[in-house]
Amino acid sequence: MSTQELQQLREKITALDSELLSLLAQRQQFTNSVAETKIRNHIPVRDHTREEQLLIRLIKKGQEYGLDPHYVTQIFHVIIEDSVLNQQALLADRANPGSSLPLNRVAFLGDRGSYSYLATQKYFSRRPGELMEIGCKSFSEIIKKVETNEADYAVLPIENTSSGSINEVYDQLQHTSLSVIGELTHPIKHAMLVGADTELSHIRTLYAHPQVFAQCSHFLAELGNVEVKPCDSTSAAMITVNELASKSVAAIGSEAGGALYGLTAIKSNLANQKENHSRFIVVARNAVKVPLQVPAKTALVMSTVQKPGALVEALLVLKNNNINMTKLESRPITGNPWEEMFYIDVEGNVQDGPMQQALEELQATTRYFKVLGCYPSEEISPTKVAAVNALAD
Ligand SMILES: C=C(O[C@@H]1C=C(C(=O)O)C=C[C@H]1O)C(=O)O
Repeated sequence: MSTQELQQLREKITALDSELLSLLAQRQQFTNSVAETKIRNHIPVRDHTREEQLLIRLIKKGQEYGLDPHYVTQIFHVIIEDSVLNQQALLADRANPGSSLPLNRVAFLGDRGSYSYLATQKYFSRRPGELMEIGCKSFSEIIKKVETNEADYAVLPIENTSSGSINEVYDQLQHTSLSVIGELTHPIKHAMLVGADTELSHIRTLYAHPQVFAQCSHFLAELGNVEVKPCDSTSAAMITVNELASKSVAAIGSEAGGALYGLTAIKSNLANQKENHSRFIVVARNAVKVPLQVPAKTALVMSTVQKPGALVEALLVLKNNNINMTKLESRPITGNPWEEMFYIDVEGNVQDGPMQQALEELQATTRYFKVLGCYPSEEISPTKVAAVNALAD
């Protein structure tokens, strides 16, 4: 093939890709209009039957074009997830008139390039208003910014699939009057990031956040003769490596973040667990109302009385009201040795009957009890198409 032919083919691909984008944007407009009709007619956002029918039709159509059913399914799962999240954001916005701001001042850990920065960008990209980023050095500083009205929202990492709960954030929640108003999960893809002309074998010092070192411990053990230096955040590690401009240093962080500082990835997938995701919560001074058409989660915190079976009793309240618990975490109570504060996430909306019943009962059975917030669930489970494997054969 001549270079001219290659050039022509690439031009055709470029044109098709632009067309694909324009079609995706049109689809997004239609699905947003669907959300408007759902608001007017009180219809739930999610419709698994519609999704299944749509996927089956597309898989069949794709096969006529010679496209693999799994490939088609994967692409449309991403498209549908995006459309559901956009619709949920729209419904949540309408349910809280006057709450959307022309400027969202958002406090997060680190600077441009940190995972919290990427999560902040992602969450607010679906919401109206401009974004003002307020990078902070600690979780307590982040919380304080919102409490003192220097920021409107805080984005805080709360748990990670490989290193578990982020205790410091739970401890901050114990003392704040802020409410949880949202959540999101973001893939954490650790890469070794370096400046120009750096080779893996020449690296002597690695900069990263301590959580990141914990998540990449297997890789670091194999790496051997390299000094690890903890930083306040992933972005601080990137800034340090950029400033040092030495061929013997590297940072660990996301490729997208590193690119903001002119760093490139020389090794990817460094985390112990390949499926590495962080869950973030979004907090604000005022609680939000979640429309009943959107799946909701509620975050609770409580301490039980000191008697045998007190925690079981509290959990039975959830069971008896048919409420599913998605997370249970315990943290020591500062100043009260050997006493624990329990953080519980449940599926459900505080406006729902069974949930209100459960909250009332919990209030009565516990020593301390507080609703930290009710927020739209952003866990969008992909609709399974039973026929996909059969169709693939
Ligand atoms: C767009 C809709 O909302 C959701 C998103 C869908 C999509 O992106 O195709 C399909 C069904 C719903 O779960 C709809 O109900 O039609």
